[in-house]
Amino acid sequence: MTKIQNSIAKLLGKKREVIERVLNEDEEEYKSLPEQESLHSIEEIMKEIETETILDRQEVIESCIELLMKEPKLLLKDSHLNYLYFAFTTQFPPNLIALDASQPWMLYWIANSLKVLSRESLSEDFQRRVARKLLEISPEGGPFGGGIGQIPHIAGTYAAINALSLCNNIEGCWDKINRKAIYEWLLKLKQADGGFKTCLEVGECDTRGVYCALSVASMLNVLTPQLCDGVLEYLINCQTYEGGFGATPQVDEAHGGYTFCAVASLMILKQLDKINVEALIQWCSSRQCFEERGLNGRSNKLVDGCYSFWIGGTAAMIEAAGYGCCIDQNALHEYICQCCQNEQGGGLIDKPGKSPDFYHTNYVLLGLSISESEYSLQEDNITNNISTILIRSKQNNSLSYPLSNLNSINPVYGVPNTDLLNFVKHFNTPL
Ligand SMILES: CC(C)=CCC/C(C)=C/CC/C(C)=C/COP(=O)(O)OP(=O)(O)O
Ligand SMILES: [Zn+2]
Repeated sequence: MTKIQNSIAKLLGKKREVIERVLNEDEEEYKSLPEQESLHSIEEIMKEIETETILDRQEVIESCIELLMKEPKLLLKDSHLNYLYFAFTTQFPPNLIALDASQPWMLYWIANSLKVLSRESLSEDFQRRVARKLLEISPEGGPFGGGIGQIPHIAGTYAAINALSLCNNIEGCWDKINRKAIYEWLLKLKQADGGFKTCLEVGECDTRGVYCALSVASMLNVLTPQLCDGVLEYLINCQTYEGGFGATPQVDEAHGGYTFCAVASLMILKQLDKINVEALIQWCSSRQCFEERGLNGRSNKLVDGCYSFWIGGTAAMIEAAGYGCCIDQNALHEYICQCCQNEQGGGLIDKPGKSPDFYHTNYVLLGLSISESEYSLQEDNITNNISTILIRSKQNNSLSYPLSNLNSINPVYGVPNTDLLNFVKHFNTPL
């Protein structure tokens, strides 16, 4: 490999040498091979390019196919509700210490999963406990850190605002949010290139920061031109040659999580049409794994239930913007119901063989709700500068499975649309 090829390979995060071989099926020599031999030569090439992930995928495919062939499964709602209720009744075991800096996230994932499953399941008592805990983390009403005594973080603040939006202003918790302090802090996180750092003191800067900042600011009605200045250019530069988005401009590999952040940010800015939407659509469609039926997060990686939201949600936003649906939602639905449900004890999972966790439970449920809905945008119906996304449940008779009757999710914000609209309306007045 030349020096340039070498550095490109490094840039793309490839640890193996790039092997290129052109197999020209039009060549006479190839055509004259008996069928068995030409297949054999493909097999040899496949052997040469074999990676750990390719071998892992074979195993994943086998376990998925086994589950996909079984009797179709409905969503085990009660079992998933019990898994989530457990979080409100038991102290977490010591191995969850790694999530000590993600407390607002845990509250968002658990409360949101409950609300997606059924509106009533996040009782007033649970709402009170979520709101009190968040206000203990930040008694000033934001910005929020990952736990008591931790420095404010943009992702913690995003998760805290999303969690509070589910709490119906219990004990006046929405009035305790310090919009001014959050807005001024967001302005300080803003960088000259249009990106946002995750925290003032040590934060990294990528599309997650942009999305969290725009999501929080738009929900609190403080999305000013000053905050948005240069953000579009930053995002445009994060779209890669593959069509998806990397974490930072011009450097990273396209990835489902960062693509979601970039596309949701473009939706908030109402500027999705400023990027190469066709390439994005192609990339999103390519995330669907043929045999497993679910979605992966980047080229040559494994299917994972959480991309049902990161990619499924991106596809829903593209659909809402009028470009049509670019993934096979029937297939995704099958992957979720057959391969992502933990039948013993409830909760949803990444892929067969994995244990449930609150992160996957939330994002798989969001993906399921999205797979049962159709999206369009009502550009003339705007609340505090947020365009209304119209969500319709699919008709039972147009589907090859019964509907799970989950709450409708706003794909830009990742919370039920009803809660989003109630919250946003509460912040009708400017700062
Ligand atoms: C709002 C907010 C902060 C959103 C974050 C979005 C985001 C970046 C999600 C990525 C989550 C994820 C499964 C990463 C794993 O990467 P991996 O390399 O371990 O997994 P892979 O093999 O599937 O690529
Ligand atoms: Zn995952």
